[in-house]
Amino acid sequence: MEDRVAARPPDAPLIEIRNLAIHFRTRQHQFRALSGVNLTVGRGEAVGLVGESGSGKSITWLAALGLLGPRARVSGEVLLDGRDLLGLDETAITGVRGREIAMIFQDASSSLNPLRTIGSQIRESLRHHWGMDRNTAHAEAKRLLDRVQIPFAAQRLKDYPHQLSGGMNQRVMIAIALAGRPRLLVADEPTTALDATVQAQILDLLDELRRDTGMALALISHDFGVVAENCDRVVVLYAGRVMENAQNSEIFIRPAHPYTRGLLAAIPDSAGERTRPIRGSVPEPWSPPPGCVFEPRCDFARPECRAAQPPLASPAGATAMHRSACLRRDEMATATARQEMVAS
Ligand SMILES: Nc1ncnc2c1ncn2[C@@H]1O[C@H](COP(=O)(O)OP(=O)(O)OP(=O)(O)O)[C@@H](O)[C@H]1O
Repeated sequence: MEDRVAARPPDAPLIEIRNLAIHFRTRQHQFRALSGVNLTVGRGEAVGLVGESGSGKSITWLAALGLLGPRARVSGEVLLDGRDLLGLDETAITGVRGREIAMIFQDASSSLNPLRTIGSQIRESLRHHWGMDRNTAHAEAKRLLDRVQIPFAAQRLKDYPHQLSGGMNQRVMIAIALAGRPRLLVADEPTTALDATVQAQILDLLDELRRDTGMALALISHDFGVVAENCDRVVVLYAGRVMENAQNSEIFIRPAHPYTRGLLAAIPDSAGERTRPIRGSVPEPWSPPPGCVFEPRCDFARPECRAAQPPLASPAGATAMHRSACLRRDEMATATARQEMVAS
């Protein structure tokens, strides 16, 4: 294994998800929640996963960490420096969680234990990952709270979660995540529960930490605006499939999928209003439409879109890394975001 890692080129991605598929079996339904998802995250890179609720953003990364539970059947590969995480036993994947890949969630207050001080929760993480003694862990916990810009860190270590604001608790969760010195931080809607000013501060903090530590960031959001401001690359997910994948700069100028255009048009304006929501709703995963999954909601659909799900391919004139799963990708990419294409 060491040899394999050493032989990897320095620009090889840190993590490479290949052909990931997830099936769930519930009492009522058996369904495929994710199909053929490919995505990579480079060392120190920030990659955004964006899509409406239920599109499969969270399960993509939960599957990578073996956190989906027994009702899920996962196939494909999740290669971390060439090592497939999906093949690891429970002991081995436990060693990856936190130490290689850490994950933070939307609701920090419910992720923290209300009965224990934040100091003891950070120290526990440090002891778990590094076996630190109490004094060393205490000093490191204070350093981590400083690192996430919590003022008066020494005093705050003695506080319980309910004594801190939502934004401060999210900073504590980030400190706990940093305790493992992960190479990738997955942030699942980390600011959705926070007001706009605090949201911007937390996103700035994540960006600063990424730049300072070289840690990569996988940012999950339903809000294109959040991903656009904080990521190098964007993967657009809809109904468990990748619709578009491109550099951030390119996807804004040349969105090549109607769903991406819809998400861009739905970015809240400065007054916090959603300007133009996408019509219709996400299909139930157990009854996907035939053909392109977005076809029933698409203003640009043609009869041939009902035949099969289009594969991801580069639109004409785009960089090779830019891929769209739309039959009209070439037309889409040449009409700029502001110029509307004539529907159908
Ligand atoms: N444990 C589970 N059992 C059954 N179905 C599940 C389970 N977890 C997720 N799903 C289903 O998988 C699909 C994708 O869920 P996922 O949570 O990844 O969506 P998401 O894009 O992250 O949206 P949200 O922002 O609402 O979490 C949804 O249809 C969801 O209902």
